[in-house]
Amino acid sequence: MNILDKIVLRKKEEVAHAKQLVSVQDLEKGEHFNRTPYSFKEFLLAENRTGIIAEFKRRSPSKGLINGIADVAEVTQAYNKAGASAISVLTDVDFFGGKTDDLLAARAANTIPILRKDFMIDEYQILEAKAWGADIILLIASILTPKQIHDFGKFAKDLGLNVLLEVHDLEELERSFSPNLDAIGVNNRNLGDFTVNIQTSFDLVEKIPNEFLKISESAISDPAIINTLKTAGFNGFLIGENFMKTDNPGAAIADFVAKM
Ligand SMILES: O=C(O)c1ccccc1NCC(=O)[C@H](O)[C@H](O)COP(=O)(O)O
Repeated sequence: MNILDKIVLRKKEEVAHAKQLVSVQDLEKGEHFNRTPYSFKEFLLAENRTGIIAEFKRRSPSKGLINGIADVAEVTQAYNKAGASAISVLTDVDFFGGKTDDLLAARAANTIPILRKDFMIDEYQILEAKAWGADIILLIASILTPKQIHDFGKFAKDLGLNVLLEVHDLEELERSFSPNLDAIGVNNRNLGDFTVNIQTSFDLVEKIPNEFLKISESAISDPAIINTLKTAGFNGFLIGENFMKTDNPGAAIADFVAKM
C-alpha cells in the first residue's frame, strides 16, 4: 500500500470519528460558517501580492519533521506581511502534524484567503472547512473520481468556497475538468514515490484552460523560478518546506520575495 492509500484509509476513520463527535448542525452553527469567503482570484491577481500561497507545514511523509516549534499565528502573519496571496494550513494530524486549531489561529490572525490543506474525501470535511474559517478547499485528483470532483466542487461552491484541484499528470487533468473549480494546481511532487520535478508544471501548463487560475505546487525553492513560471502562465506558487524548514519562516519568505 503506498502512502496516499494509507492517508486515505486513515482519513476515512478520522472523518467517521469526527461525524460522531460533531454533527452537521453543530458545524453549521460554527463561528465562521456564515462568513463570506475571500475571493482566491482577487488576491492571487492583486498587483500588491506575490502569487505565493505560503504553507504552514510542521511535518510531511517525504521529509519527516520540518519544524516543531513554529507558531502558526506568528508565521502566517509574517507570510501575509511579506505579500503572500493566500495561506495554506495543513489540518491533517497523523501524517502532517496539523490540527484544527492551526486553521482557527491562522484565520483569527489574518484577513487573506486561507486554504484548508487536507485530503478531502467527504462533504463533511468541506463543511468543517467553512466552519473553521477556510476560504479555499483542495481536491486531489488522484484520490477522487471525476464524479466526486464535480460533486464536491459544487458542494463547496454552493457554500461560497473557492476550489483548487490538484493534478500531477495529463490523465488526471483531462478526466477532472469541472465548471465547479476555480484553480488547477500542478503538483511537482509525485505523491506515490515523492520524487519532485518542476518540469511537471511546464509540461502541463498549456493543457490547463485559461478560465482556471493556474498554480504550480511543491519543491519551489529558487526565487528566480517564479518569473519563469509566471511567463509560462502560472498565477500562483504553493510553497511550504522552503520557508518552514528554516528557524524563521517569516524572514525566509521576506528574503525569497526580495529576490523574486
Ligand atoms: O509533502 C509531502 O511529503 C506529501 C506527501 C504525501 C502527500 C502530500 C504531500 N505534500 C502536500 C503538498 O502538496 C505540499 O505540502 C505543498 O505542495 C507544498 O510543497 P513544498 O513546498 O514542497 O513543501
